[in-house]
Amino acid sequence: MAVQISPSILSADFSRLAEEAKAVEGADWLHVDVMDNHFVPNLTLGVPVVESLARATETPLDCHLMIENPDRWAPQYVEAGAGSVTFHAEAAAAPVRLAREIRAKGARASMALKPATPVEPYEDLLSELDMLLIMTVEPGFGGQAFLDIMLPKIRRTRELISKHGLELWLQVDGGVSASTIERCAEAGADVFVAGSAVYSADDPAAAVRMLRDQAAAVTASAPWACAH
Ligand SMILES: O=C(CO)[C@H](O)[C@H](O)COP(=O)(O)O
Ligand SMILES: [Fe+2]
Repeated sequence: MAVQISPSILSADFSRLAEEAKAVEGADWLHVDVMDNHFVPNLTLGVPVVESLARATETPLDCHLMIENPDRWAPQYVEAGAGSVTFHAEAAAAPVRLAREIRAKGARASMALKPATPVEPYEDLLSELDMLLIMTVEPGFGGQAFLDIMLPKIRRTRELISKHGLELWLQVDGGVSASTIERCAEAGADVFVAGSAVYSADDPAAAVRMLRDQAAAVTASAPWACAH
């Protein structure tokens, strides 16, 4: 799969969300961080804002739900227009049932792991998912420093994907920038969320293209990557 970039709207100006979404058109996805002040100590936006964003941009929405009880709420984000919905493994009561429901409603189903959550207990569940998100910061805030100690987990996950011959996309989120994206790509990630690195740039669309080129240069020689 070709590398994909998903700029995070968390680092945008929330008073101008539609314009900020348009500023990164050309990106593969628009990453929308939903936080409920329970699962994480921060509060952002919910279903009505996602509905409006879906109308405001052509870019498909990649909703990252940092919320309690995703079993109840995640399907509503599909109905709101999200193209991909990520719930947290630590919060889901029935992840397989939830992934199947998200897919049945027509979105890509994805599951996220906080830094301290290992991937191995979920090995048999990966075939139920379209994407696995490995957090490279503690979820809750943009602009945090990338956690290098997550690189072995990315590598082990890529090995599991290869071992089972899965089509699963491997996303990284948190502290991804021009100085960290190559290490993530080398470890096996192929979908990259970047918030501050994109929205702090003078030209966010150009920042997206530069990040994609950097990652693509690394994965071009990766045995698991192939053009689509
Ligand atoms: O899920 C998130 C935080 O919980 C954000 O997507 C992430 O932090 C993006 O911001 P940055 O690239 O600035 O780290
Ligand atoms: Fe996120």
